[in-house]
Amino acid sequence: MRELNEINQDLDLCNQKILELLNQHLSLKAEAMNTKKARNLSLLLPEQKISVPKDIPYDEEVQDVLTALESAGKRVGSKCLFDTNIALIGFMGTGKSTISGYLKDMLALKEVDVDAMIVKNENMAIKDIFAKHGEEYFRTCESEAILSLKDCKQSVISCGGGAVIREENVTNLKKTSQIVLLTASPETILSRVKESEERPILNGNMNVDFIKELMAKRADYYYKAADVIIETDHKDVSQICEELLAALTGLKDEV
Ligand SMILES: Nc1ncnc2c1ncn2[C@@H]1O[C@H](COP(=O)(O)OP(=O)(O)OP(=O)(O)O)[C@@H](O)[C@H]1O
Ligand SMILES: O=C(O)C1=C[C@@H](O)[C@@H](O)[C@H](O)C1
Ligand SMILES: [Mg+2]
Repeated sequence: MRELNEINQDLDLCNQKILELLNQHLSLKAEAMNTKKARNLSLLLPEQKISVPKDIPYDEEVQDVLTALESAGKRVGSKCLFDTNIALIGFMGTGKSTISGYLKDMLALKEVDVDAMIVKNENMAIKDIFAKHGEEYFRTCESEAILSLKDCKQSVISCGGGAVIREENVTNLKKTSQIVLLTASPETILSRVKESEERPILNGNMNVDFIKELMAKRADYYYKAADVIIETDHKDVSQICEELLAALTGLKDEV
């Protein structure tokens, strides 16, 4: 049997090699992302995955380490693209929550859904907050939730559809985030949200005319707040995310 200090010396050497390889791996991830950007390739194109052979000892533990490494690689990639948060704004049903979920998975960003924060803080569904306390109370909860995000980093923030009506929310979001406006036609919005009862403003108003009118009332707020605008009609989620990242990266390169 070997002595413990001898084993520890071997472990030290092994750890040094791991550190060197980790640095090399993450630097290659950064190089890959910068190359995709420079050559206008798909920014979300997946890179090779390492598969763990089943017959090695500790295969489950190795898989855990590789999963963490994959996530770290995605974060390195996202840092190459932008160093601010992404705040998604837009009318109900433009896909803010959907796009946010996809970006979170693809770039290992933290995901913050302002509506979900309010539901958690108030321990009540949005439609119940509106019914019990009214819209103004909801808007105050929304402003407090947005203010509390001031230290948030490497995150995708999905805002409620009416968040930009209050100027203070836009000011607070702009301190940490690039603001991306998602748009869709009233017809598209209706087709996406008509089965849901979770949007109190649309309950009893589920028709194109109402959506069109409310959208027109809010248009100035949305367009003024936006750093980037992405139309989402007839596009799938991956296409929208590619466009969004290309536009944000373009913004960064302009600075
Ligand atoms: N690009 C898309 N193509 C087809 N369906 C979509 C697309 N984006 C979102 N959807 C669908 O539309 C519905 C509304 O999307 P989502 O909840 O993401 O909108 P939202 O902007 O977050 O709305 P809200 O402001 O009310 O929170 C969902 O059922 C979602 O699956
Ligand atoms: O557009 C709006 O005013 C709203 C949109 C939702 O995301 C929720 O924030 C709430 O239902 C209000
Ligand atoms: Mg949403």
